[in-house]
Amino acid sequence: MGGVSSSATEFRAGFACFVGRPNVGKSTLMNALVGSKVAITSTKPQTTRRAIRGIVNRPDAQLVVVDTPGLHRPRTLLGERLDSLVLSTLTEVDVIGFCLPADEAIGKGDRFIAEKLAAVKKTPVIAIVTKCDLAGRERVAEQLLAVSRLGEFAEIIPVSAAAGEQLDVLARELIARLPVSPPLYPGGELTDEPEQVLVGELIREAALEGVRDELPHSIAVVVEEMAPREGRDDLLDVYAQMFVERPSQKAIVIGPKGARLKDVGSRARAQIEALLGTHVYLDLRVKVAKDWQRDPKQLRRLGFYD
Ligand SMILES: Nc1nc2c(ncn2[C@@H]2O[C@H](COP(=O)(O)OP(=O)(O)OP(=O)(O)O)[C@@H](O)[C@H]2O)c(=O)[nH]1
Repeated sequence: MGGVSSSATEFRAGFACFVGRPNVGKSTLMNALVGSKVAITSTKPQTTRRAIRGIVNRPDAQLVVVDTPGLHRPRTLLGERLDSLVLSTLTEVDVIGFCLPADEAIGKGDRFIAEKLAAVKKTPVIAIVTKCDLAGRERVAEQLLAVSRLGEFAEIIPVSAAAGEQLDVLARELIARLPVSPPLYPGGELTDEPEQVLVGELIREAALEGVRDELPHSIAVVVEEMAPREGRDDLLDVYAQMFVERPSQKAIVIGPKGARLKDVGSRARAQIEALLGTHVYLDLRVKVAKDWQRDPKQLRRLGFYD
């Protein structure tokens, strides 16, 4: 627990990331800490595929939160790439938050992650028992005990992102483990993720709505271009391509007479307009990129770098 006790007047700044099985509430927690919607949340696992940063600015500290994808056993090449991304993130941050939901028993997946974390010796790990609003007091107490048996943690903190409970305690403990440093991102921006990536995530989220069971991980979105319309300062043209793996999936995404795609486009457009505060014209096309999840060249094109 090095670096916890020191003068309260010193400014601290650094990086934190959250790990945990899919669906344990990492994105929701990050959004609650940052106080604005930055990552994309969903009721289905593995929607977060990129390290999206949110920044918590305080008078005495700046905490840069790197939201990592769910750490899981690799199944496809995409899975392996996600995991190597996660592992390299773990060694680069100042503190790790390991999320375990209060309302589910600790399982194989949690133990797998606990083992990985034990190997990352240099970074302190704070265990976070999430979704405490879904469990009674007794259940939360049992979970805290179970978590304490799972590994060596700097702290174990129960929180509820939904109810806004204990978020200040969590932020304090995360910040206490950051190095003394001036702000890393002056100016207080909430996110350093390029706008195009966020826009792509919003489109993907809209496209997944209603077809998650049919196409769980088969949709990728690339925003090719974003530019203000010539002669207009209130309209942004966005050109995006949605990739699916098979022609049958293309048919699902487009829907009868294009109705579904039209709906996806108008929902995504509303979200993008809300994010960027300008009118948006969205040109959205669907392409088949055969088995993109398994093809290294396609993965690079779609933004999953080595
Ligand atoms: N009741 C309750 N639900 C929560 C809380 N936090 C998250 N959830 C719900 O749990 C589900 C998963 O939350 P996410 O934040 O997307 O989980 P994640 O761990 O980021 O998931 P991946 O991106 O798949 O790794 C969503 O339906 C959330 O609304 C909480 O504190 N209380």
